[in-house]
Amino acid sequence: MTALRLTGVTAGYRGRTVVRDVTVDVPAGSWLAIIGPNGAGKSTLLKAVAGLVPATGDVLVGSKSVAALGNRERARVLGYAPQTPSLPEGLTVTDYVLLGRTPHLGPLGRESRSDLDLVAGALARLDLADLAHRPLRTLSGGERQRAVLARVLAQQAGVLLLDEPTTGLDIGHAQALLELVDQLRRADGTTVVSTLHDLTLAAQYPDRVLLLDGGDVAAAGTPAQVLTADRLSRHYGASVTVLTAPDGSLVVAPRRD
Ligand SMILES: Nc1ncnc2c1ncn2[C@@H]1O[C@H](COP(=O)(O)OP(=O)(O)OP(=O)(O)O)[C@@H](O)[C@H]1O
Repeated sequence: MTALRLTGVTAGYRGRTVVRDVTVDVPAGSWLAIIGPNGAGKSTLLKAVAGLVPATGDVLVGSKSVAALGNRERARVLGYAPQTPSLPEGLTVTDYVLLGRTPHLGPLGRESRSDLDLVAGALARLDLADLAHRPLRTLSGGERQRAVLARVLAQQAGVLLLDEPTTGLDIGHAQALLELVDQLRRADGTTVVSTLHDLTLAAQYPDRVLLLDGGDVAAAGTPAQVLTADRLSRHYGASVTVLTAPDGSLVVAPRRD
Protein backbone atom coordinates (compact mmCIF):
# COMPACT_ATOMS: atom_id res chain seq x y z
CA MET A 1 0.00 0.00 0.00
CA THR A 2 1.32 3.44 -0.90
CA ALA A 3 1.43 5.86 2.05
CA LEU A 4 2.81 8.81 0.15
CA ARG A 5 2.77 9.48 -3.58
CA LEU A 6 4.53 12.39 -5.25
CA THR A 7 3.64 13.04 -8.86
CA GLY A 8 5.54 15.64 -10.86
CA VAL A 9 6.34 17.75 -7.80
CA THR A 10 8.05 21.00 -8.74
CA ALA A 11 8.81 23.58 -6.04
CA GLY A 12 10.84 26.69 -5.38
CA TYR A 13 10.97 30.20 -4.00
CA ARG A 14 9.80 33.49 -5.51
CA GLY A 15 9.79 32.37 -9.10
CA ARG A 16 12.97 30.30 -8.81
CA THR A 17 12.42 26.59 -9.34
CA VAL A 18 14.61 24.56 -6.99
CA VAL A 19 13.12 21.06 -7.32
CA ARG A 20 11.82 19.73 -10.62
CA ASP A 21 9.34 17.04 -11.51
CA VAL A 22 9.83 14.56 -8.69
CA THR A 23 7.71 11.43 -8.95
CA VAL A 24 8.04 8.73 -6.32
CA ASP A 25 5.84 6.28 -4.41
CA VAL A 26 6.65 5.56 -0.77
CA PRO A 27 5.01 2.32 0.46
CA ALA A 28 3.47 2.29 3.94
CA GLY A 29 6.02 1.35 6.58
CA SER A 30 9.00 1.98 4.31
CA TRP A 31 11.82 4.50 4.60
CA LEU A 32 12.91 6.74 1.73
CA ALA A 33 16.11 8.75 2.06
CA ILE A 34 16.59 11.88 -0.01
CA ILE A 35 20.27 12.45 -0.60
CA GLY A 36 22.30 14.84 -2.73
CA PRO A 37 24.95 17.53 -2.50
CA ASN A 38 24.45 20.82 -0.66
CA GLY A 39 21.84 22.98 -2.32
CA ALA A 40 20.42 20.06 -4.36
CA GLY A 41 16.90 20.80 -3.09
CA LYS A 42 16.48 18.07 -0.45
CA SER A 43 15.00 20.31 2.27
CA THR A 44 12.85 22.12 -0.28
CA LEU A 45 11.39 18.82 -1.46
CA LEU A 46 10.53 17.83 2.12
CA LYS A 47 8.96 21.26 2.71
CA ALA A 48 6.95 20.88 -0.49
CA VAL A 49 5.62 17.53 0.78
CA ALA A 50 4.77 19.16 4.11
CA GLY A 51 2.90 21.90 2.27
CA LEU A 52 5.32 24.60 3.49
CA VAL A 53 6.57 25.89 0.14
CA PRO A 54 4.51 26.50 -2.98
CA ALA A 55 4.60 23.48 -5.27
CA THR A 56 2.91 22.17 -8.37
CA GLY A 57 2.21 18.52 -9.05
CA ASP A 58 0.49 16.26 -6.56
CA VAL A 59 1.32 15.03 -3.08
CA LEU A 60 -1.05 12.32 -1.88
CA VAL A 61 -1.03 10.99 1.68
CA GLY A 62 -3.04 7.80 1.49
CA SER A 63 -5.80 8.89 -0.86
CA LYS A 64 -5.86 12.55 0.19
CA SER A 65 -4.16 15.44 -1.53
CA VAL A 66 -2.02 17.40 0.98
CA ALA A 67 -3.03 20.63 -0.75
CA ALA A 68 -6.66 19.99 0.22
CA LEU A 69 -5.95 19.41 3.93
CA GLY A 70 -6.27 22.07 6.59
CA ASN A 71 -3.34 22.65 8.95
CA ARG A 72 -4.77 20.53 11.75
CA GLU A 73 -5.65 17.60 9.54
CA ARG A 74 -2.29 17.80 7.80
CA ALA A 75 -0.48 17.73 11.14
CA ARG A 76 -2.30 14.53 12.07
CA VAL A 77 -1.02 12.68 9.02
CA LEU A 78 2.35 14.32 8.38
CA GLY A 79 4.95 14.96 11.10
CA TYR A 80 7.66 17.33 9.87
CA ALA A 81 10.93 17.97 11.71
CA PRO A 82 12.88 20.84 10.10
CA GLN A 83 16.67 20.89 9.87
CA THR A 84 17.04 24.14 11.79
CA PRO A 85 13.86 24.68 13.74
CA SER A 86 13.21 27.98 15.46
CA LEU A 87 12.29 26.91 18.96
CA PRO A 88 10.15 28.81 21.44
CA GLU A 89 13.10 29.21 23.81
CA GLY A 90 11.10 30.06 26.94
CA LEU A 91 9.21 26.75 26.96
CA THR A 92 10.30 23.75 28.95
CA VAL A 93 11.09 20.57 27.05
CA THR A 94 7.82 18.97 28.20
CA ASP A 95 5.70 21.95 27.13
CA TYR A 96 7.45 22.04 23.77
CA VAL A 97 6.90 18.32 23.15
CA LEU A 98 3.25 18.74 24.21
CA LEU A 99 2.84 21.04 21.18
CA GLY A 100 3.04 17.83 19.15
CA ARG A 101 -0.33 16.87 20.64
CA THR A 102 -2.04 20.12 19.48
CA PRO A 103 -3.65 18.60 16.36
CA HIS A 104 -5.23 15.90 18.54
CA LEU A 105 -6.67 18.06 21.33
CA GLY A 106 -10.40 18.53 21.74
CA PRO A 107 -12.30 21.80 21.27
CA LEU A 108 -11.19 23.17 24.66
CA GLY A 109 -7.57 22.57 23.80
CA ARG A 110 -6.86 20.81 27.11
CA GLU A 111 -4.40 17.95 27.16
CA SER A 112 -5.52 14.68 28.76
CA ARG A 113 -3.64 12.17 30.88
CA SER A 114 -2.99 10.11 27.76
CA ASP A 115 -1.44 13.14 25.98
CA LEU A 116 0.89 13.63 28.95
CA ASP A 117 1.75 9.92 28.96
CA LEU A 118 2.56 10.04 25.25
CA VAL A 119 4.83 13.02 25.84
CA ALA A 120 6.58 11.26 28.72
CA GLY A 121 7.03 8.22 26.46
CA ALA A 122 8.53 10.31 23.65
CA LEU A 123 10.92 12.01 26.10
CA ALA A 124 12.02 8.65 27.48
CA ARG A 125 12.57 7.20 24.01
CA LEU A 126 14.81 10.13 23.11
CA ASP A 127 16.78 10.01 26.34
CA LEU A 128 15.34 13.37 27.45
CA ALA A 129 13.45 12.36 30.61
CA ASP A 130 16.04 14.01 32.86
CA LEU A 131 15.68 17.27 30.92
CA ALA A 132 11.87 17.31 30.92
CA HIS A 133 11.61 20.48 33.02
CA ARG A 134 14.54 22.39 31.57
CA PRO A 135 13.90 25.48 29.41
CA LEU A 136 14.71 24.77 25.76
CA ARG A 137 17.25 27.60 25.69
CA THR A 138 19.47 25.71 28.12
CA LEU A 139 19.77 22.58 25.94
CA SER A 140 22.83 21.65 23.91
CA GLY A 141 22.49 21.45 20.11
CA GLY A 142 22.07 17.67 20.14
CA GLU A 143 19.55 17.79 22.99
CA ARG A 144 17.49 20.38 21.08
CA GLN A 145 17.58 18.18 17.99
CA ARG A 146 16.25 15.28 20.06
CA ALA A 147 13.52 17.51 21.56
CA VAL A 148 12.36 18.34 18.02
CA LEU A 149 12.15 14.63 17.26
CA ALA A 150 10.27 13.99 20.50
CA ARG A 151 7.68 16.61 19.48
CA VAL A 152 7.23 14.91 16.11
CA LEU A 153 6.90 11.48 17.74
CA ALA A 154 4.27 12.83 20.15
CA GLN A 155 2.35 14.00 17.08
CA GLN A 156 1.80 10.32 16.13
CA ALA A 157 1.50 11.03 12.42
CA GLY A 158 1.63 8.06 10.06
CA VAL A 159 4.22 9.73 7.83
CA LEU A 160 7.37 11.31 9.27
CA LEU A 161 9.32 13.89 7.26
CA LEU A 162 12.70 14.28 8.92
CA ASP A 163 15.15 16.85 7.61
CA GLU A 164 18.67 15.78 8.55
CA PRO A 165 17.55 14.21 11.84
CA THR A 166 21.08 13.34 12.94
CA THR A 167 22.58 16.82 12.51
CA GLY A 168 24.54 17.72 15.62
CA LEU A 169 24.14 14.29 17.21
CA ASP A 170 27.12 12.23 18.32
CA ILE A 171 27.42 8.80 16.72
CA GLY A 172 25.73 7.03 19.64
CA HIS A 173 22.73 9.34 19.75
CA ALA A 174 22.54 9.36 15.94
CA GLN A 175 22.37 5.58 15.89
CA ALA A 176 19.88 5.49 18.75
CA LEU A 177 17.65 7.96 16.93
CA LEU A 178 17.75 6.10 13.62
CA GLU A 179 17.12 2.79 15.39
CA LEU A 180 14.13 4.36 17.12
CA VAL A 181 12.74 5.62 13.81
CA ASP A 182 13.32 2.16 12.31
CA GLN A 183 11.56 0.53 15.25
CA LEU A 184 8.56 2.87 14.82
CA ARG A 185 8.11 1.92 11.22
CA ARG A 186 8.43 -1.79 11.98
CA ALA A 187 6.14 -1.73 15.03
CA ASP A 188 3.57 0.88 13.97
CA GLY A 189 3.95 0.88 10.19
CA THR A 190 5.10 4.51 10.27
CA THR A 191 6.36 5.71 6.88
CA VAL A 192 9.58 7.71 6.89
CA VAL A 193 11.05 10.20 4.44
CA SER A 194 14.30 11.72 5.60
CA THR A 195 17.14 13.68 4.14
CA LEU A 196 20.52 12.30 5.12
CA HIS A 197 24.04 13.54 4.48
CA ASP A 198 25.81 10.53 5.95
CA LEU A 199 25.79 8.07 3.07
CA THR A 200 26.75 5.06 5.19
CA LEU A 201 23.69 5.71 7.36
CA ALA A 202 21.68 6.22 4.15
CA ALA A 203 22.83 2.74 3.09
CA GLN A 204 22.00 1.14 6.45
CA TYR A 205 18.52 2.34 7.38
CA PRO A 206 16.35 3.33 4.39
CA ASP A 207 14.84 0.86 1.90
CA ARG A 208 15.07 3.28 -0.99
CA VAL A 209 17.22 6.26 -1.83
CA LEU A 210 16.42 9.21 -4.07
CA LEU A 211 19.42 11.18 -5.27
CA LEU A 212 18.76 14.83 -6.13
CA ASP A 213 21.24 16.98 -7.99
CA GLY A 214 20.51 20.53 -9.06
CA GLY A 215 16.83 19.94 -8.21
CA ASP A 216 16.47 16.97 -10.56
CA VAL A 217 16.17 13.30 -9.65
CA ALA A 218 19.56 11.88 -10.67
CA ALA A 219 18.90 8.33 -9.45
CA ALA A 220 16.43 6.34 -7.39
CA GLY A 221 16.49 2.78 -6.14
CA THR A 222 17.82 0.63 -3.35
CA PRO A 223 20.90 1.92 -1.50
CA ALA A 224 23.06 -0.62 -3.36
CA GLN A 225 21.74 0.57 -6.72
CA VAL A 226 22.20 4.27 -6.02
CA LEU A 227 25.31 4.46 -3.85
CA THR A 228 28.05 3.62 -6.31
CA ALA A 229 31.48 5.24 -6.28
CA ASP A 230 31.00 6.51 -9.84
CA ARG A 231 27.72 8.16 -9.09
CA LEU A 232 28.96 9.77 -5.88
CA SER A 233 31.96 11.11 -7.76
CA ARG A 234 29.73 12.51 -10.50
CA HIS A 235 27.14 14.15 -8.29
CA TYR A 236 29.09 15.06 -5.14
CA GLY A 237 32.55 15.48 -6.69
CA ALA A 238 33.67 13.05 -3.97
CA SER A 239 36.36 10.38 -3.99
CA VAL A 240 34.91 7.42 -2.14
CA THR A 241 35.24 3.68 -1.92
CA VAL A 242 32.03 1.74 -1.36
CA LEU A 243 32.88 -1.22 0.86
CA THR A 244 30.76 -4.14 1.97
CA ALA A 245 30.88 -4.71 5.74
CA PRO A 246 30.94 -8.28 7.12
CA ASP A 247 27.18 -8.05 7.79
CA GLY A 248 26.60 -7.24 4.11
CA SER A 249 25.76 -3.55 4.64
CA LEU A 250 27.48 -0.85 2.59
CA VAL A 251 30.05 1.57 3.94
CA VAL A 252 30.76 4.73 1.96
CA ALA A 253 34.34 5.58 2.90
CA PRO A 254 36.03 8.82 1.84
CA ARG A 255 39.29 8.15 -0.03
CA ARG A 256 42.35 10.36 -0.45
CA ASP A 257 43.65 10.11 -4.00
N1 LIG B 1 13.71 30.39 1.74
C1 LIG B 1 14.45 30.36 0.61
N2 LIG B 1 14.39 31.38 -0.27
C2 LIG B 1 15.11 31.36 -1.42
N3 LIG B 1 15.93 30.34 -1.79
C3 LIG B 1 16.02 29.30 -0.95
C4 LIG B 1 15.30 29.26 0.29
N4 LIG B 1 15.61 28.09 0.92
C5 LIG B 1 16.49 27.45 0.11
N5 LIG B 1 16.75 28.18 -1.00
C6 LIG B 1 17.63 27.81 -2.11
O1 LIG B 1 17.14 26.62 -2.71
C7 LIG B 1 18.22 25.77 -3.09
C8 LIG B 1 18.01 24.40 -2.45
O2 LIG B 1 18.10 24.54 -1.04
P1 LIG B 1 17.77 23.33 -0.07
O3 LIG B 1 17.90 23.86 1.32
O4 LIG B 1 16.50 22.71 -0.48
O5 LIG B 1 18.98 22.35 -0.42
P2 LIG B 1 19.53 21.09 0.36
O6 LIG B 1 19.75 20.03 -0.67
O7 LIG B 1 18.63 20.74 1.49
O8 LIG B 1 20.92 21.63 0.88
P3 LIG B 1 21.84 21.30 2.16
O9 LIG B 1 22.42 19.93 1.93
O10 LIG B 1 22.90 22.34 2.06
O11 LIG B 1 20.99 21.40 3.39
C9 LIG B 1 19.50 26.45 -2.64
O12 LIG B 1 20.07 27.12 -3.75
C10 LIG B 1 19.03 27.46 -1.61
O13 LIG B 1 19.86 28.60 -1.60
